[in-house]
Amino acid sequence: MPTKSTILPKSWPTDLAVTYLTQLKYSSKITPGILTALNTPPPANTIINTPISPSAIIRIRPITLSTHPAYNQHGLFALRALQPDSFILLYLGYVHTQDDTDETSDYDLSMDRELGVSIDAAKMGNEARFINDYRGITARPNAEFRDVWIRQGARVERRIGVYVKRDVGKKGISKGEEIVVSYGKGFWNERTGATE
Ligand SMILES: C[S@@+](CC[C@H](N)C(=O)[O-])C[C@H]1O[C@@H](n2cnc3c(N)ncnc32)[C@H](O)[C@@H]1O
Repeated sequence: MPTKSTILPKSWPTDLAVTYLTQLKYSSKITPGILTALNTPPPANTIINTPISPSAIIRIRPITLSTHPAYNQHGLFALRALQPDSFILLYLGYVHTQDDTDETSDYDLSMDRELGVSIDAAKMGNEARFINDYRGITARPNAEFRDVWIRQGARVERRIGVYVKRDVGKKGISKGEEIVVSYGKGFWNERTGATE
């Protein structure tokens, strides 16, 4: 199955030279053993069909508001109202182990702490790499990362999905609203050099 799409999402910033992915790209250091452990679902799990890429429900937009903390960068916005608890899109990128970590990446999301596997979307990824942290933008995050499994023939494979938070309010995320998550205090502490 191809990992690279020739159809780019509208507003994909081509000047950044980031490869657009429609599937995860696994590092050669992800052994068959790690892959089996990663893709063994627990008894309670969420299985979804492979989502269509590019996604028709979100749009990458440049941040032009000078008071926005990610001014001059990009963010991800809802193209229509998104219901509470609903699936938005997958977080795609380069799946790697701790031996293979780019310490400078601001796009590296842990997939399995025990296995030491993360997804880095610094150089390749999908629209989800443009999701900003809520701090300085909204009072609370309206979305969150969750483990999810997708059908691959007779098997299932682990992914990280972005979901509308359950407690975001009855209306969910409104059309035009920025989709924001919490990166966690650890992300910001590392950036500022602070200790918890
Ligand atoms: C995963 S990227 C998010 C997308 C990024 N805005 C872009 O255009 O590529 C993470 C980076 O976005 C910026 N960012 C995200 N949320 C932020 C926030 N609440 N305040 C300041 N910077 C933020 C920081 O530069 C951070 O390192």
